[in-house]
Amino acid sequence: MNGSTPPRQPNGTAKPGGGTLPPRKYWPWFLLVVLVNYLLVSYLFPQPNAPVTVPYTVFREEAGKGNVTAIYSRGTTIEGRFRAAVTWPTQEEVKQAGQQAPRTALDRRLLPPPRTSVYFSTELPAFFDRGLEDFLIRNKVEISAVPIQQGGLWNTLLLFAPALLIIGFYVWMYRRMAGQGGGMGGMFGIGRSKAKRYDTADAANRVTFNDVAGIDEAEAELVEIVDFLKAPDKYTRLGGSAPKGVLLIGSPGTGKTLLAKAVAGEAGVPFFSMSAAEFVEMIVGVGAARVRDLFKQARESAPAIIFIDEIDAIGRARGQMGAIGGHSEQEQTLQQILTEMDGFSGREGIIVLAATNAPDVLDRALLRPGRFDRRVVVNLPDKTGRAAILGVHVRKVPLGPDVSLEELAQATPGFSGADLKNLVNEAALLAARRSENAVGHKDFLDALEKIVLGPERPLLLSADDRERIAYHESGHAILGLVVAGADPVHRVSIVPRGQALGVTYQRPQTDRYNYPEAYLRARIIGMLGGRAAEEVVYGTKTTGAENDIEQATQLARNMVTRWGMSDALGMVQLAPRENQFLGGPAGFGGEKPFSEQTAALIDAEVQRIINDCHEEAKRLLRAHRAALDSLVAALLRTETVSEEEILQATGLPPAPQLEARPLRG
Ligand SMILES: Nc1ncnc2c1ncn2[C@@H]1O[C@H](COP(=O)(O)OP(=O)(O)OP(=O)(O)O)[C@@H](O)[C@H]1O
Ligand SMILES: [Zn+2]
Repeated sequence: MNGSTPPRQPNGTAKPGGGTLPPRKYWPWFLLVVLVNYLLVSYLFPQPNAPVTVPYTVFREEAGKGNVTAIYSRGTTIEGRFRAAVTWPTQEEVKQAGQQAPRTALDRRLLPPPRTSVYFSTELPAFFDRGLEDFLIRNKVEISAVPIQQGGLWNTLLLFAPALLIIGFYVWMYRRMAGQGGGMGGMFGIGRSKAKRYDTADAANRVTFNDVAGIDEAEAELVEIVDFLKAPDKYTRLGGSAPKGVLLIGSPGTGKTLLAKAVAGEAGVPFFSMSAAEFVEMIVGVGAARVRDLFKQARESAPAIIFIDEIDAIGRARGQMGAIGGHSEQEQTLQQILTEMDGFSGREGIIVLAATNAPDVLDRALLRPGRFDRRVVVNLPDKTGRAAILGVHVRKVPLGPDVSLEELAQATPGFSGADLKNLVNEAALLAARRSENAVGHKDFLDALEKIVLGPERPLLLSADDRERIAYHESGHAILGLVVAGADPVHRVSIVPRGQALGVTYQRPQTDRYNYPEAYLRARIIGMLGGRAAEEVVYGTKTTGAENDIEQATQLARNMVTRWGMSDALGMVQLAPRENQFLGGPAGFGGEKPFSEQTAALIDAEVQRIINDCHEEAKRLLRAHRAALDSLVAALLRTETVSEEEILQATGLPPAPQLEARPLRG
């Protein structure tokens, strides 16, 4: 295990937009209740006036007897009324059918259960009965132009009334249980937006730019929006049109929601927030209705901010949306947003802020002028930014005198604002558990370790296993000292944590934005150092290197396919770039844009890099065997060793950093 890059933590903080029940999961229950009720009621109260379906011959026979008073025909179906109620099938017929002993199940099903009614319906035979009209007139059958009333509306209502009553009762019960304003907003509030409204007037939940740190560029771009909301006339006086939509683009947890709230807070206008995922419902049209309602609410309290989180959930380019359900629903919802945004003039003082971390999948229509034509990128904070964000979050936390926010900022490359908030929280909890009066530096370091590496895990290990793990981790650590350009080693531990049996914690001295090839090789060599040490010392292999192998392979593959670092393949893009805001490959979408030979060459080059680094790792560890052994001894003694202890135990200086020097000659 080699912990050189802290993995990004999922945003662990509660989203300001969240908190309502997802109504979607109630729909199947709702439908089930309606269905059960319907069946129950129609069984308990059979409709007295439901028509009996009779064969055409029976109908003619009855008409001949003068028992038919009126008919109404629709297509090949005739509906009508008998003078005296008729039962069909008759008892003789049922008996006959029984005697004939049905040969198949199908035969038996031909006869429906007997019914009696004055209303009937029948099907005209495919061959046209020419004399029918004359025949009916002769038998004084009234041929009606309108459907024969069968108790009509009342009948239907009678059938549904008990069901409605029962449903009404359920709703009432549900509302009582859910309490005020809770739950699904009532069965009848489906089309209403469940936007959360924050009134920025009361100081308690007012967020200002004071609460936002470390993302100054994004903040600066939004100052203008605040100005506009404060005094719209100033901008529109000369006929200029105000901004309508701003798209906030950035990785999860970078503070997009926070920024939007701060804009509202600074301007002192209400803030309506909704997650795009909440717009999308099973039933087509509901999303659009919610959008309409959201904009209506905002318009009523303009000037106001509307914030739509995760807009990519509905704003995906049309045609790109999955074929599975919800397709046209998304389209309609998106269309409604566009319509609403086109509808308001910009004078009304409503500004729509939307957040996304996948800007490249958005529908073009969203980005056209007059819609989300402004884009503000919210980057992960740099070291200074991280220190500032920590500063915001420690405001209410009593700090020990030894805490250095600078140092913590340095130790947390890749952390988002939300991650940093989480770090402060974890440290405070830890200090409280340790019954301290202030949060000290050690609390922060331990919290960081827990976040990055997972909590400690009690595990009973044999002495042999412990020694092997110590050699594995020391292998990583020694190479972190002797390979030029390797990240400094801060801590080595053989306390099992999370998935790992041991940990070597390395981290770069500064934030890196551009990686030299030599640095990448140094990292691969370090990653392979665990296995290399086991081989050098024991001559055998274990499964303990799985994670290392995975990381090293990934890095080597990127060198070959994305960064043009293989002479055999040259500067050809052979893998897509990562989604900048989410990490992970964006995908070429199916077909690989290269041949089988190239694929084979890529594999060969990746193998070459790994094998070279592996050999180098083994060579270096053999050369520094004494240092390796003494670090292992120190580890077995104390389980965790700090940077100074490592340098002391090994007698080695920290690895020289890579310098950029022009080539000579
Ligand atoms: N730049 C920052 N300054 C101060 N606090 C921050 C910053 N960025 C994030 N935070 C903290 O993290 C919390 C979560 O951030 P927020 O929800 O705004 O991120 P987001 O970018 O909207 O995330 P997501 O994409 O997951 O919705 C905020 O409430 C805030 O406390
Ligand atoms: Zn390892």
